[in-house]
Amino acid sequence: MSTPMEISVNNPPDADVSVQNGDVPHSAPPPPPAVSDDKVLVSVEVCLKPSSTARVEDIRLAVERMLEKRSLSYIDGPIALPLDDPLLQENVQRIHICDTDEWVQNHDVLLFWQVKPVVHVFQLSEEGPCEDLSADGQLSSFNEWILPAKEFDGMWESLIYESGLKQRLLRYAASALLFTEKGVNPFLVSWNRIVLLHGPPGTGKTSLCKALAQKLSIRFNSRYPQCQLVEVNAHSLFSKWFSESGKLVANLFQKVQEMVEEENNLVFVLIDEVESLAAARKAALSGSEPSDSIRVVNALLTQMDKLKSAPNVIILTTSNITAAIDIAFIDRADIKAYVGPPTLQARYEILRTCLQELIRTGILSNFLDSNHLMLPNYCSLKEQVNMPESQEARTLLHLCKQLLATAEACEGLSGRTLRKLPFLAHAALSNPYSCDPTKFLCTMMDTAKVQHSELLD
Ligand SMILES: Nc1ncnc2c1ncn2[C@@H]1O[C@H](COP(=O)(O)OP(=O)(O)OP(=O)(O)O)[C@@H](O)[C@H]1O
Repeated sequence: MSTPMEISVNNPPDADVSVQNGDVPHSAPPPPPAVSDDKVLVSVEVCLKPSSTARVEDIRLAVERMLEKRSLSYIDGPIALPLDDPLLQENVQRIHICDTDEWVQNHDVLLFWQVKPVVHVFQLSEEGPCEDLSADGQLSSFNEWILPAKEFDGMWESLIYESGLKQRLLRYAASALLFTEKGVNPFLVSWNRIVLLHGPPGTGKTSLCKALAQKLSIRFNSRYPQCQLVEVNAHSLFSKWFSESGKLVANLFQKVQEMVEEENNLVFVLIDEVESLAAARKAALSGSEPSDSIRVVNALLTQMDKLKSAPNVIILTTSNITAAIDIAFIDRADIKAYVGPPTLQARYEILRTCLQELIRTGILSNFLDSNHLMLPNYCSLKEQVNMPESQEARTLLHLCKQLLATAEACEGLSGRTLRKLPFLAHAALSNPYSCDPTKFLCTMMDTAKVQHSELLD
């Protein structure tokens, strides 16, 4: 058996994604590249408007032409649409540069001549989840989404981890799909398409699986024009109606099998909390659960094993148990990533993006030029601490220091709790209609302390 690729993550943040891309100043032209083969591949994602009926290929060529004409510095974030291009103006919702963070951190900035842009054009599905109701109309054993889905738009960017985790997951899945596409003989080189994310509750594992599926559906849409995500509700399979469970599993896998048979389909199967399968099996063996449950678990595992051999399936699993999970197919997961609680840097970044959103929507106002206010990210905050130039900069710095202190007070809270904190703080304000950011941050600190004490209880 091959050794799985272990990734341990403590969640410091990715690089800032909110920086606007700008033209390189003409006064300091960068030297031309010595060797053009050294170019860095950078993904450029182009989201079409829901109303667009343009051909993907036409848009791709138009965006490539646009990028050739511009002397961009490549930093993650949006690029303005060219006003003089009616095709793009009419059809494109937004253009985003993605995943430069790793490169940018090491090498400061990517200039246009160092980059070979890879343009991905996509349109979001607005269909929403298609739920499968079981016979009694109560339980659904799975949800199905057509990807890329509107519901998952922006999810990838909102998840903040140690720089590198998201990239490594993306690269792993991309390599697995490439090996499959090129027909690499699995007897000579072995790999599989099973991902296991494990770690404490609320660290974003489920969201990361969904966001990864969404990303891959965009990146691989020229090979797989159709893409689905099937989210298996493991709990519902172990309902008290065990007699129904066998049927639910059969029904589920028949549906997945049909999707997989279509070779232009890329199918993601997400099984949350896989440990519930192991627990059900154990309980059944010890006699404390109906023996039906063991049949259901075994049926599920057999089906998963069968499915694994299909080239166009990626199985995504999550678990809240960090210790080894006693399930055969999970043992074979090639990528096992530990997703831990957010570090100080990640906590600051999560709270900063929350605050920035409250400023954008006008809930926090009343200070500086809040319309254009950009709160510095963790790395640039460290640089700015020693040199606040103006009164305005000093006020901003004070605010960020307060934010940092709140992030420090949030040690031990999960990403899920952190994302809720600003809402809870707002609800606790004595006057929510006049929201002074300094006062707001004080309330947020108090709220964090309450959350913390609840955690200890
Ligand atoms: N590292 C993070 N960065 C940003 N947001 C996060 C992070 N971790 C968690 N969150 C927030 O918490 C929410 C809940 O996460 P999710 O349900 O995916 O976690 P989970 O690990 O699967 O939890 P559980 O095991 O309890 O189901 C996410 O939608 C996201 O808003």
